Amino acid sequence: MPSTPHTSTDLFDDASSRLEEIFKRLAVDDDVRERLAQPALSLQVSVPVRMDNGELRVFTGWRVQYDTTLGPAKGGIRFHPDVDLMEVTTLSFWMAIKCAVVGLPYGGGKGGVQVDPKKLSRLELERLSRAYIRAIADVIGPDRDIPAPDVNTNPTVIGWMSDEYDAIARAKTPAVITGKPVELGGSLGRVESTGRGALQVLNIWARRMERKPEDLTIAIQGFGNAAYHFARLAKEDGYTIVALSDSKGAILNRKGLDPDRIWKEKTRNINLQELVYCDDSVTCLADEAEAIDQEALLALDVDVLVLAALEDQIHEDNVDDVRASAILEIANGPVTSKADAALAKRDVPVLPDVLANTGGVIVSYLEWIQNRTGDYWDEATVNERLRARIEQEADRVFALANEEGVSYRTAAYLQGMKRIAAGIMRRGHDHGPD
Ligand SMILES: NC(=O)C1=CN([C@@H]2O[C@H](COP(=O)(O)OP(=O)(O)OC[C@H]3O[C@@H](n4cnc5c(N)ncnc54)[C@H](O)[C@@H]3O)[C@@H](O)[C@H]2O)C=CC1
Ligand SMILES: O=C(O)CCC(=O)C(=O)O
Repeated sequence: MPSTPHTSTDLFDDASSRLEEIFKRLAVDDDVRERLAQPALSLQVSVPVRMDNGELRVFTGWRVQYDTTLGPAKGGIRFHPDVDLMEVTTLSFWMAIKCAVVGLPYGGGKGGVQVDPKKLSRLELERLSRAYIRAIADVIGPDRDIPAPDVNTNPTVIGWMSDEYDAIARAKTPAVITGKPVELGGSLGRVESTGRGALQVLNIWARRMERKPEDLTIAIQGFGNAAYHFARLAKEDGYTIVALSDSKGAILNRKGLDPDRIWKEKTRNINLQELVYCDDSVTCLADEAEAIDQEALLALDVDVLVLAALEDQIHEDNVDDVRASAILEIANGPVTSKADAALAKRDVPVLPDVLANTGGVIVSYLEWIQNRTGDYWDEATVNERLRARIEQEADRVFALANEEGVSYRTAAYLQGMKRIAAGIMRRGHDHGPD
């Protein structure tokens, strides 16, 4: 595993330090700084789960609503052994920025449970998912805080959570959570949306740079749900995916890998390197790909390095090794602010998380609208609405970056923070908690 030199407190400090430049450029009122200095609500809960062997285990979980000026809090739920309050807080802060960047009527929220879901049976995972929703039920709701998937929470998990909330509310309340299975009110296109949106941002950027997909090679860190759909669609558009990594290792083929074949094995819990060091039980890629180190993937000489795993992956200690000509952030916060500055010095553009990974939350918003109106759309309609919103907001960010002579990240933050700051000032001076 690559080293991650920061604690989650450093992660929050690093994330909020980026606001200083934005506040200065926008000359925001002190009220705005003060309001955004800490989350609006942080809830820690214990999540008791009866294990299959009869033992009771109590996990720790959180739900944080960072800011709800522009609407109810919105953001996913992460199941991961390393999640803690500061990580969830930072992720909820980024949600507030990203929803504002793409003009959604939402604030930012995030949730997490400190657990390794791979060590649970299916029934234990279901009990954990339901217990978590029971624990946070008082602070969520379709007009209050709307959770969604994140790392290790797929539509099945979200379906259990939705069902549990309905039992608590004694009413069908699909708009309380998004990313549901389609059969339970989920939107067509949600599963692919994060990857689809990220590819669209890359395509818009490539067009502006007058680069053709056929000429561009891509390496991807974190071959999970978001990355798979990105890779599949990018290959269809003509890009060459030369390398992939997961939490166990990485593989490389300079001529190009086939994301579909590889994903089929990944969904059977086969990790990437097992496809190269293989036996007869898997589709063997030994003749087509070589195993490489995960850190080596980050240092490959490719056109675009896609970061789709977790935060804090490119930092002070490894940024000088990066040889890609551009970086696309599908993960939240994969590049630290110091690494960002070093990349800017070398003119390596970063297509930032708060724009590049908004496809997921945009389609979550479309799901929420469908749940509230009862009018369900076909997949082409969902994809078209996603395309139109990303195009409009990404064009604005790219134009602002040119006008102001700033990085894409700074331009995106300016766009989002202008909207949040205007909302904070419009609310007046004397409001208590929402
Ligand atoms: N699911 C969604 O709708 C959205 C997800 N994101 C972000 O995208 C990222 C990925 O999310 P998902 O694809 O949903 O999660 P996922 O759990 O499906 O995929 C994560 C992948 O990263 C790999 N990974 C973990 N640590 C790694 C490491 N050190 N090196 C290489 N690979 C590593 C895992 O093995 C897994 O394949 C996360 O940062 C998430 O917050 C952002 C916006 C929306
Ligand atoms: O779909 C959503 O509401 C949020 C997804 C998410 O957690 C994210 O964008 O990081």
